[in-house]
Amino acid sequence: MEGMYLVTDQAACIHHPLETVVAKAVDAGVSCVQLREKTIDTRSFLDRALALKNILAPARVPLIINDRLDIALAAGAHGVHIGQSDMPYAHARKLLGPKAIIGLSVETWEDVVEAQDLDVDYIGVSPVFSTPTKTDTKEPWELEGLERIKGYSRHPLVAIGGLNQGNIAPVIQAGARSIAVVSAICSAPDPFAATRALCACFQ
Ligand SMILES: Cc1ncc(COP(=O)(O)OP(=O)(O)O)c(N)n1
Ligand SMILES: Cc1ncsc1CCOP(=O)(O)O
Ligand SMILES: [Mg+2]
Repeated sequence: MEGMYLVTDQAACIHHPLETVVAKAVDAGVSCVQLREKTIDTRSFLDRALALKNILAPARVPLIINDRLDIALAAGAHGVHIGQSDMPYAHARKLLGPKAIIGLSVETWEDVVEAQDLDVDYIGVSPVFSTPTKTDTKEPWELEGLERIKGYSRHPLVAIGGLNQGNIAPVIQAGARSIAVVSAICSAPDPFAATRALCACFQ
Protein backbone atom coordinates (compact mmCIF):
# COMPACT_ATOMS: atom_id res chain seq x y z
CA MET A 1 0.00 0.00 0.00
CA GLU A 2 1.56 3.28 -1.08
CA GLY A 3 0.62 6.63 -2.58
CA MET A 4 -2.92 7.97 -2.69
CA TYR A 5 -5.76 5.79 -1.41
CA LEU A 6 -9.32 6.83 -2.22
CA VAL A 7 -12.05 5.90 0.27
CA THR A 8 -15.48 6.46 -1.25
CA ASP A 9 -18.50 8.05 0.39
CA GLN A 10 -21.68 8.44 -1.61
CA ALA A 11 -22.76 11.51 0.39
CA ALA A 12 -19.44 13.25 -0.21
CA CYS A 13 -19.80 12.95 -4.00
CA ILE A 14 -21.50 16.34 -4.38
CA HIS A 15 -20.37 17.26 -7.91
CA HIS A 16 -20.19 13.95 -9.78
CA PRO A 17 -21.60 10.41 -9.47
CA LEU A 18 -19.42 8.13 -7.34
CA GLU A 19 -18.40 5.98 -10.32
CA THR A 20 -17.24 9.10 -12.20
CA VAL A 21 -15.19 10.22 -9.20
CA VAL A 22 -13.53 6.81 -9.02
CA ALA A 23 -12.79 6.71 -12.77
CA LYS A 24 -11.20 10.18 -12.67
CA ALA A 25 -9.19 9.36 -9.53
CA VAL A 26 -7.88 6.19 -11.17
CA ASP A 27 -6.91 8.09 -14.33
CA ALA A 28 -5.08 10.60 -12.15
CA GLY A 29 -3.09 7.97 -10.27
CA VAL A 30 -4.70 6.65 -7.07
CA SER A 31 -3.09 3.37 -6.08
CA CYS A 32 -6.03 1.86 -4.19
CA VAL A 33 -9.80 2.38 -3.83
CA GLN A 34 -11.93 1.39 -0.85
CA LEU A 35 -15.69 1.12 -1.34
CA ARG A 36 -17.24 2.39 1.89
CA GLU A 37 -21.02 2.22 2.06
CA LYS A 38 -22.77 2.57 5.39
CA THR A 39 -26.39 2.84 4.42
CA ILE A 40 -27.20 0.95 1.23
CA ASP A 41 -28.66 -2.56 1.09
CA THR A 42 -26.58 -5.62 0.36
CA ARG A 43 -27.67 -5.98 -3.28
CA SER A 44 -26.83 -2.36 -4.08
CA PHE A 45 -23.51 -2.65 -2.24
CA LEU A 46 -22.56 -5.69 -4.34
CA ASP A 47 -23.68 -4.04 -7.60
CA ARG A 48 -21.55 -1.02 -6.80
CA ALA A 49 -18.56 -3.22 -5.90
CA LEU A 50 -18.84 -5.00 -9.26
CA ALA A 51 -19.13 -1.68 -11.09
CA LEU A 52 -16.02 -0.33 -9.37
CA LYS A 53 -14.15 -3.55 -10.09
CA ASN A 54 -14.79 -3.01 -13.80
CA ILE A 55 -13.42 0.53 -13.56
CA LEU A 56 -10.35 -0.49 -11.55
CA ALA A 57 -9.36 -3.75 -13.27
CA PRO A 58 -7.90 -2.26 -16.50
CA ALA A 59 -5.69 0.04 -14.39
CA ARG A 60 -4.75 -2.81 -12.02
CA VAL A 61 -5.86 -0.75 -9.04
CA PRO A 62 -6.95 -2.94 -6.10
CA LEU A 63 -10.51 -2.74 -4.77
CA ILE A 64 -10.88 -2.91 -1.00
CA ILE A 65 -14.30 -3.31 0.64
CA ASN A 66 -15.03 -1.55 3.92
CA ASP A 67 -16.37 -3.75 6.73
CA ARG A 68 -18.13 -6.41 4.65
CA LEU A 69 -16.29 -9.67 3.98
CA ASP A 70 -19.33 -11.15 2.25
CA ILE A 71 -19.33 -8.33 -0.32
CA ALA A 72 -15.56 -8.68 -0.81
CA LEU A 73 -15.92 -12.41 -1.47
CA ALA A 74 -18.97 -12.07 -3.73
CA ALA A 75 -17.37 -9.30 -5.80
CA GLY A 76 -13.93 -10.90 -6.00
CA ALA A 77 -12.39 -7.80 -4.45
CA HIS A 78 -8.72 -7.68 -3.46
CA GLY A 79 -9.41 -7.30 0.23
CA VAL A 80 -11.19 -5.66 3.13
CA HIS A 81 -10.64 -2.84 5.57
CA ILE A 82 -11.74 -3.72 9.08
CA GLY A 83 -12.05 -1.58 12.17
CA GLN A 84 -11.86 -2.43 15.85
CA SER A 85 -15.53 -3.44 16.07
CA ASP A 86 -15.68 -5.23 12.70
CA MET A 87 -14.87 -8.89 11.94
CA PRO A 88 -11.70 -9.78 13.93
CA TYR A 89 -8.53 -10.10 11.85
CA ALA A 90 -8.05 -13.87 12.42
CA HIS A 91 -11.54 -14.66 11.13
CA ALA A 92 -11.14 -12.28 8.21
CA ARG A 93 -7.87 -13.93 7.18
CA LYS A 94 -9.35 -17.42 7.50
CA LEU A 95 -12.32 -16.47 5.33
CA LEU A 96 -10.43 -14.47 2.69
CA GLY A 97 -7.20 -16.47 2.45
CA PRO A 98 -3.50 -15.61 2.47
CA LYS A 99 -3.47 -13.43 -0.67
CA ALA A 100 -6.19 -11.00 0.40
CA ILE A 101 -5.23 -7.47 1.40
CA ILE A 102 -6.45 -6.86 4.94
CA GLY A 103 -6.18 -3.39 6.48
CA LEU A 104 -6.95 -2.68 10.13
CA SER A 105 -7.78 0.64 11.81
CA VAL A 106 -5.80 1.59 14.89
CA GLU A 107 -7.50 4.12 17.15
CA THR A 108 -5.55 3.65 20.40
CA TRP A 109 -2.03 2.70 21.43
CA GLU A 110 -3.39 -0.69 22.59
CA ASP A 111 -4.68 -1.28 19.05
CA VAL A 112 -1.19 -0.54 17.68
CA VAL A 113 0.44 -3.00 20.10
CA GLU A 114 -2.11 -5.73 19.34
CA ALA A 115 -1.70 -5.23 15.59
CA GLN A 116 1.99 -6.06 15.95
CA ASP A 117 1.05 -9.75 16.30
CA LEU A 118 -1.30 -9.71 13.30
CA ASP A 119 -0.22 -10.21 9.69
CA VAL A 120 -2.31 -7.31 8.47
CA ASP A 121 -1.16 -5.71 5.21
CA TYR A 122 -1.36 -2.19 6.61
CA ILE A 123 -2.71 -0.29 9.58
CA GLY A 124 -5.01 2.69 9.10
CA VAL A 125 -3.96 5.43 11.54
CA SER A 126 -7.43 6.70 12.31
CA PRO A 127 -8.06 9.58 12.46
CA VAL A 128 -4.87 11.60 12.08
CA PHE A 129 -6.89 14.83 12.28
CA SER A 130 -10.53 15.32 13.22
CA THR A 131 -12.90 15.33 10.27
CA PRO A 132 -16.56 16.07 9.67
CA THR A 133 -16.67 13.07 7.30
CA LYS A 134 -16.50 10.63 10.24
CA THR A 135 -17.44 11.84 13.69
CA ASP A 136 -17.67 8.55 15.64
CA THR A 137 -13.90 8.47 16.13
CA LYS A 138 -11.56 8.42 19.10
CA GLU A 139 -9.08 11.27 19.76
CA PRO A 140 -7.09 12.25 16.65
CA TRP A 141 -3.52 10.95 16.63
CA GLU A 142 -2.11 14.23 15.29
CA LEU A 143 1.42 14.22 13.84
CA GLU A 144 2.97 13.27 17.18
CA GLY A 145 0.88 10.10 17.42
CA LEU A 146 1.68 9.14 13.85
CA GLU A 147 5.41 9.57 14.50
CA ARG A 148 5.17 7.42 17.63
CA ILE A 149 3.42 4.65 15.69
CA LYS A 150 6.02 4.90 12.92
CA GLY A 151 8.78 4.37 15.48
CA TYR A 152 7.14 1.23 16.83
CA SER A 153 5.01 -0.58 14.25
CA ARG A 154 6.28 -3.14 11.75
CA HIS A 155 3.33 -2.42 9.46
CA PRO A 156 2.99 0.03 6.57
CA LEU A 157 1.00 3.06 7.76
CA VAL A 158 -2.01 4.46 5.93
CA ALA A 159 -2.94 7.87 7.34
CA ILE A 160 -6.61 8.91 7.25
CA GLY A 161 -8.75 11.72 8.59
CA GLY A 162 -8.84 15.40 7.70
CA LEU A 163 -6.13 15.09 5.05
CA ASN A 164 -5.87 17.30 2.00
CA GLN A 165 -3.35 18.87 -0.36
CA GLY A 166 -2.52 21.54 2.22
CA ASN A 167 -1.52 19.27 5.09
CA ILE A 168 -0.22 15.93 3.78
CA ALA A 169 3.45 16.83 3.27
CA PRO A 170 4.32 16.56 7.01
CA VAL A 171 2.15 13.44 7.29
CA ILE A 172 4.20 11.75 4.55
CA GLN A 173 7.34 13.09 6.22
CA ALA A 174 6.23 11.53 9.51
CA GLY A 175 6.20 8.11 7.87
CA ALA A 176 2.80 7.50 6.26
CA ARG A 177 3.33 5.14 3.33
CA SER A 178 -0.10 5.97 1.97
CA ILE A 179 -2.62 8.79 2.42
CA ALA A 180 -6.32 7.90 2.43
CA VAL A 181 -8.90 10.59 1.70
CA VAL A 182 -12.63 10.85 1.27
CA SER A 183 -13.66 14.48 0.82
CA ALA A 184 -10.43 15.78 -0.74
CA ILE A 185 -11.28 13.72 -3.84
CA CYS A 186 -15.00 12.84 -3.58
CA SER A 187 -16.10 16.43 -2.95
CA ALA A 188 -13.66 18.11 -5.34
CA PRO A 189 -15.22 19.94 -8.30
CA ASP A 190 -12.46 18.39 -10.42
CA PRO A 191 -11.55 14.99 -8.91
CA PHE A 192 -8.89 14.39 -11.59
CA ALA A 193 -7.03 17.63 -10.80
CA ALA A 194 -7.45 17.10 -7.04
CA THR A 195 -6.01 13.59 -7.26
CA ARG A 196 -3.12 14.77 -9.44
CA ALA A 197 -2.25 17.46 -6.89
CA LEU A 198 -2.41 14.97 -4.01
CA CYS A 199 -0.27 12.40 -5.87
CA ALA A 200 2.32 15.11 -6.59
CA CYS A 201 2.91 15.46 -2.84
CA PHE A 202 4.62 12.05 -2.93
CA GLN A 203 7.25 13.25 -5.42
C1 LIG B 1 -7.71 3.22 5.29
C2 LIG B 1 -8.76 3.28 6.33
N1 LIG B 1 -8.40 3.54 7.61
C3 LIG B 1 -9.35 3.60 8.57
C4 LIG B 1 -10.68 3.40 8.26
C5 LIG B 1 -11.75 3.43 9.32
O1 LIG B 1 -12.32 2.13 9.51
P1 LIG B 1 -13.31 1.87 10.74
O2 LIG B 1 -12.62 2.27 11.97
O3 LIG B 1 -13.82 0.49 10.66
O4 LIG B 1 -14.50 2.89 10.44
P2 LIG B 1 -15.49 2.88 9.19
O5 LIG B 1 -14.73 3.32 7.98
O6 LIG B 1 -15.97 1.47 9.01
O7 LIG B 1 -16.57 3.83 9.56
C6 LIG B 1 -11.02 3.15 6.93
N2 LIG B 1 -12.30 2.94 6.55
N3 LIG B 1 -10.04 3.09 5.98
C1 LIG C 1 -13.32 6.64 6.94
C2 LIG C 1 -12.52 7.39 7.94
N1 LIG C 1 -11.87 6.73 8.93
C3 LIG C 1 -11.21 7.55 9.74
S1 LIG C 1 -11.41 9.16 9.36
C4 LIG C 1 -12.38 8.75 8.01
C5 LIG C 1 -12.99 9.74 7.11
C6 LIG C 1 -11.95 10.52 6.35
O1 LIG C 1 -12.61 11.46 5.56
P1 LIG C 1 -11.90 12.80 5.07
O2 LIG C 1 -10.77 12.40 4.18
O3 LIG C 1 -12.99 13.52 4.32
O4 LIG C 1 -11.46 13.54 6.30
MG1 LIG D 1 -15.40 -0.40 9.81
